[in-house]
Amino acid sequence: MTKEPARVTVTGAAGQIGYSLLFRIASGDMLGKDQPVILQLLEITPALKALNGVVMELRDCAFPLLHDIVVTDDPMVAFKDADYALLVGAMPRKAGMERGDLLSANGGIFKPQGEAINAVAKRDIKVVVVGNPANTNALIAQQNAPDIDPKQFTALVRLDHNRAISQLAEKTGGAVKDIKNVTIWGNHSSTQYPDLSQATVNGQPALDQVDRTWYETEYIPTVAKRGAAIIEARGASSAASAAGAAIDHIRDWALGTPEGEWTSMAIPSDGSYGVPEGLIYGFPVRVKDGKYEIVQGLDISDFSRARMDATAKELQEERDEVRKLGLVK
Ligand SMILES: NC(=O)c1ccc[n+]([C@@H]2O[C@H](COP(=O)([O-])OP(=O)(O)OC[C@H]3O[C@@H](n4cnc5c(N)ncnc54)[C@H](O)[C@@H]3O)[C@@H](O)[C@H]2O)c1
Ligand SMILES: O=C(O)C[C@H](O)C(=O)O
Repeated sequence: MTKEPARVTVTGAAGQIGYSLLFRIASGDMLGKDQPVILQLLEITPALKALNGVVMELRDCAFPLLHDIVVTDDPMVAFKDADYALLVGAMPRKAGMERGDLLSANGGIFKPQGEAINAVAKRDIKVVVVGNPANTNALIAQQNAPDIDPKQFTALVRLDHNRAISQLAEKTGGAVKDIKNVTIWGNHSSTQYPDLSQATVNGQPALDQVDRTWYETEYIPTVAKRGAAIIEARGASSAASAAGAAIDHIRDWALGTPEGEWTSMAIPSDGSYGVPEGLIYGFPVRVKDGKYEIVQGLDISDFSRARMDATAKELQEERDEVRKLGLVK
């Protein structure tokens, strides 16, 4: 029997991540090859012309799963009955901008989007925020959608997770598919903590296969600063890999993590591992039947503790800033 189409909202749809993301959603990479989709695309008014060009290309692909496309500059139309939302559109940092300026500019985007989700989206909508600063933007949207379960608002650390796997594969000569249980703790920023203490390569502990000094002084900063390295090399921030990670995030949330494995998602902290409650913080999670759960009972060394606390502190500072701006409680 043919499934009912899922409504997928994508904001910032005419941007560079959008250009990679939309085609993969429409081809079934995100929700499965048996799940029709309706794309509900939100842009600012001046970008609608460019977005219409992308829509022409989407139609030209003749994707069998692409049931319909809605193009709008009105969040109340874009989020109507949405089952999934990928919030990509955001104000990028410009020269001379302080973090506070960026948070304030993004508040102007994520507060009305949270309100629109609250007003018109499906009550069990799954939201992932990609636009930076992703964790705190997710907090702003969540806090402005009081009638939706706060757990439905998440942020993307999957790109960091994927980077952590590929850097380890390159170092050990292992295959990506043989690397399991890497964790990204905390913020999608350079304070994130890519943790290999539970990771395995071919079933053997990863940290037995690499030099500790390399792990601490090269691996962790390389993963944490990979976004900046890509901007430096490409002259633009990561796009195809960011879109791929957003697809991975929603796919695993919707369809489940593989048996015995976990992934990393930034989700509202319930206080697990001493992370202050309410912060949108990267955790190791397993997903079953569309619901994620934090992997519990992992040993946390002093080395890990210090890094987990540092990234939590940065998120608390960001939360304090947006509180001062009246964007969250
Ligand atoms: N979390 C991650 O892992 C990760 C990785 C890469 C990039 N990013 C972030 O993703 C965001 C998008 O990146 P990009 O390269 O696609 O940027 P981009 O500038 O190419 O595209 C952003 C689009 O958002 C649109 N937009 C702005 N305000 C909007 C609003 N209120 N409603 C709807 N659309 C709006 C713009 O018109 C633009 O088309 C940036 O904030 C970037 O820093 C996050
Ligand atoms: O846009 C950025 O600042 C970098 C991006 O978040 C990335 O991790 O590639």
